[in-house]
Amino acid sequence: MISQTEITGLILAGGRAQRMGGIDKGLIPFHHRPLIESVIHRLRPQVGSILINANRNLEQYSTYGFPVISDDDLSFSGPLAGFAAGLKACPTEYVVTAPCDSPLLPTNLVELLVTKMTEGSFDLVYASSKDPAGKTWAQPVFCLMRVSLSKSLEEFISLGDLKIDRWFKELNSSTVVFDSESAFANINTPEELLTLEKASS
Ligand SMILES: Nc1nc2c(ncn2[C@@H]2O[C@H](COP(=O)(O)OP(=O)(O)OP(=O)(O)O)[C@@H](O)[C@H]2O)c(=O)[nH]1
Repeated sequence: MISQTEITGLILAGGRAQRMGGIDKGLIPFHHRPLIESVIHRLRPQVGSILINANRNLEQYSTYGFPVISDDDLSFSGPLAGFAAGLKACPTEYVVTAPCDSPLLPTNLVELLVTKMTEGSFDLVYASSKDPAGKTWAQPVFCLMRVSLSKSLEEFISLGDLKIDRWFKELNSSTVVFDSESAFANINTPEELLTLEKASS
């Protein structure tokens, strides 16, 4: 079994947040606190250590007391660039990723991903959610992986591909379907921010 101390939580806060008007999403107030604080609150008890991946406002992110790392290439190439930076900086054997804009993330995220990874000896396991109609949706930015995948990801990116699902398909990977869809609710726009604040008050 993989122990909690072997897992680093990588919080992805490196996006451009264009749909939010370009404001750094991790730092927008959600219930009067920067959004990233809700993610830290839910993820911290599930892992041995935390890394924050951000490309702006590094000083502000560093006030949480965790290492802050930026993408190698600041061209905002998408979450895989954040994965790559996190895998390189990760001090443990495993990393679990979570975006900074999903404040209700499952409190059993790591537990269920670890169980699946151990059962199938997978190198990467990502979350999926089920909507009320029973359809499943991949949630690829919630993902547990072996840090040894760093080289594979570097090679994949060097070929010019930035699509998460295409990288996953190259790997010994699997998914876990979580019952709760609402736990993966994410905030992309000011309207979604208000809606989720109301729904979670
Ligand atoms: N490191 C890094 N993370 C990114 C990048 N783009 C998106 N992300 C992260 O990936 C997750 C999902 O991002 P999106 O909401 O699709 O993109 P976004 O840039 O945050 O927002 P939009 O510009 O509105 O699409 C979030 O946690 C982002 O912080 C990037 O270029 N670098």
